[in-house]
Amino acid sequence: MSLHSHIHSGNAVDDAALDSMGRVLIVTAVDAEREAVLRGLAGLPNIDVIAAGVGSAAAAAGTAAALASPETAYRLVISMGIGGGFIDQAAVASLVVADLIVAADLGAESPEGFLSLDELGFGSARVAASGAWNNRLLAAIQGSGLSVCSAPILTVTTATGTAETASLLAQRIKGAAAEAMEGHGVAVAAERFGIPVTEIRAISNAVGPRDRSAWRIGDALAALEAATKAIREVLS
Ligand SMILES: O=C(O)c1cccc(C(=O)CC[C@H]2O[C@@H](n3cnc4c(=O)[nH]cnc43)[C@H](O)[C@@H]2O)c1
Repeated sequence: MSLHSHIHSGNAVDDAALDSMGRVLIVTAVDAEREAVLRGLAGLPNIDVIAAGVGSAAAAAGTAAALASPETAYRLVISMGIGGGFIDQAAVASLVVADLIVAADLGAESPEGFLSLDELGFGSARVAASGAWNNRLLAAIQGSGLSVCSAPILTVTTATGTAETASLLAQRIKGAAAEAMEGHGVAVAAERFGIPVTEIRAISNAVGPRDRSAWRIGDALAALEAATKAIREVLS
């Protein structure tokens, strides 16, 4: 994969990977998310769920270490967990399946505004989620009656805490529905190993002025568990 291609995509391997043998790797940030996913999977075999830590660097390192294991062949990698929702797009306790995974604050500031990696000539901060897998995952979650949309999910280094930053990010990445802190790291590692990748977030809070007391983590973890249960058949 060229460092200078614009949107990196694992789609070329989608069709072959959909029906082939191999395991699925699910990467969360923290143990509470991992446990919610494991409850939803209810012992489904051939799936590994790791809590790799908070932030893109920990996520990339954890994902790459798992994918490098010589005993294990993976056919799909999913970044899963809770996240902030752009409230016009994704309500608290709803789900977002990424069609695009974007490192939204990776670049440079300038007096004229933010410059992305693409604009700086250093490749792309965007990884396209696997279209073939997403269609199936989205249909399964929709079919179970959960509220879900498919849209770009942002990866940020600093969780948004003001209305101004929320507005800047929404302008920078049109249609963004959620932000979290790991997806791009997971996606870059999966892409490096040539494995399709996607991201699923359960919304715990609105992206905007920070109010930790308003985060509905329990509801988001319940939605994460329910979404995992809904996609069991797709992953089996
Ligand atoms: O306190 C708890 O019980 C608890 C349980 C599960 C998860 C947490 C976290 O704080 C996880 C941090 C994780 O969440 C993502 N996240 C959630 N909301 C946002 C946001 O508005 N902006 C960015 N990231 C968000 C993020 O991926 C963190 O890794 C606590």
